[in-house]
Amino acid sequence: MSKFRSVLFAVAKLEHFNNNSKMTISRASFSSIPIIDISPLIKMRSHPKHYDQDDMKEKKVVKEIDEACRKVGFFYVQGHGVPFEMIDLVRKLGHDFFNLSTEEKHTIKMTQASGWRGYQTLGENVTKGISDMHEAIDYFRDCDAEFPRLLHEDHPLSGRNLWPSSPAAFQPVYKQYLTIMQDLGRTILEAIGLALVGSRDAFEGTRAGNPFWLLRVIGYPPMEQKVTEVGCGEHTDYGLLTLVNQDDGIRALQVKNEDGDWIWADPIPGTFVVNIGDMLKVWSNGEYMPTVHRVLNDGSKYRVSVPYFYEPNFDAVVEPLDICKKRAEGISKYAPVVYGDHLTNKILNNFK
Ligand SMILES: NC(=[NH2+])NCCC[C@H](N)C(=O)O
Ligand SMILES: O=C(O)CCC(=O)C(=O)O
Ligand SMILES: [Fe+2]
Repeated sequence: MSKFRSVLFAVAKLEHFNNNSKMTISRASFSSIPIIDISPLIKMRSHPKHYDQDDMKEKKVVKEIDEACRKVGFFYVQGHGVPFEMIDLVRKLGHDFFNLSTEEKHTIKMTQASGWRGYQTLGENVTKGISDMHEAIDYFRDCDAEFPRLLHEDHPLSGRNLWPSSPAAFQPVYKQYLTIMQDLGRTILEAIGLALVGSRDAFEGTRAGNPFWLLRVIGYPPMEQKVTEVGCGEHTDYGLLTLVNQDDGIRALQVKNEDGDWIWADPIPGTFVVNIGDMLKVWSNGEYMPTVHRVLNDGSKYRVSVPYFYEPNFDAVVEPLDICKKRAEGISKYAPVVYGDHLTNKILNNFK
């Protein structure tokens, strides 16, 4: 089939998709994680005045993302436009920070008073009651002028982000990175809006127009064969989209398929591993399911990963979208949940 015809074919299938075949795509036992070149989405964002050909390319990417969300819940993105130097620098600064003395790291120690933001030492974070073999710095969206009063002083997550003074470039680089990643998160979510609802603005406004975010800088010491200890225990992510920037050359992130097999999400230089969170499960009424994953750094190298979490509005009431309910014969599979409450419950259970 010629390239042109295969695109047409893909578009025709996408159209068909929007009618009734959506629920038939099964999640049965994927054995690999798709790689999606999202450059058509990036191009569309920077050149809103586009041509038919660009539309077709965008539709193709939307379909790829839709299939990945239905079948796997995970995919790699390339062609995202984030400079490789930036991606690498962010992890390098993470390594530099974790290489500091315990004393220095504790100058930005996470406490209840910091709203659970800041540095946590090895084993402090727990998943299902078991200590995770990682150290980390957690950042959440600041309570700034655009984001007032939701986190009033007595809210458990209210507090200030803690920035290390060393390495000196850490704070400025990470702040720039946060802006870039917010943009990328929004771009991917627009494609998901097109896939699920046929509208790129489906999640704007009260849903995720003023998105909350989390960023974790995580360091995993090498466990060398100690298979009893886990870098991060199995879990799903809490919000909409996670974009993981992971060290090259170290396999550690694993994704669970329907058979219960663990599939490695090997690092692919210059890509982000993207996965969907609990809130997309609810909004899509289960058409997209968040996939369980864990981290097992059983090699011999120290690993850094930096997941960025693109989330709903903190106060968004998340409930199955009408169109998704309709595709499920009107059945709503999940009760409404306020995103900020879901997050707060999770965070408060992350520490002993
Ligand atoms: N914000 C996160 N995704 N943290 C990683 C998940 C592991 C966390 N300890 C949990 O129990 O859920
Ligand atoms: O380190 C990774 O690759 C992923 C970490 C993770 O799953 C998380 O922080 O939610
Ligand atoms: Fe995760």
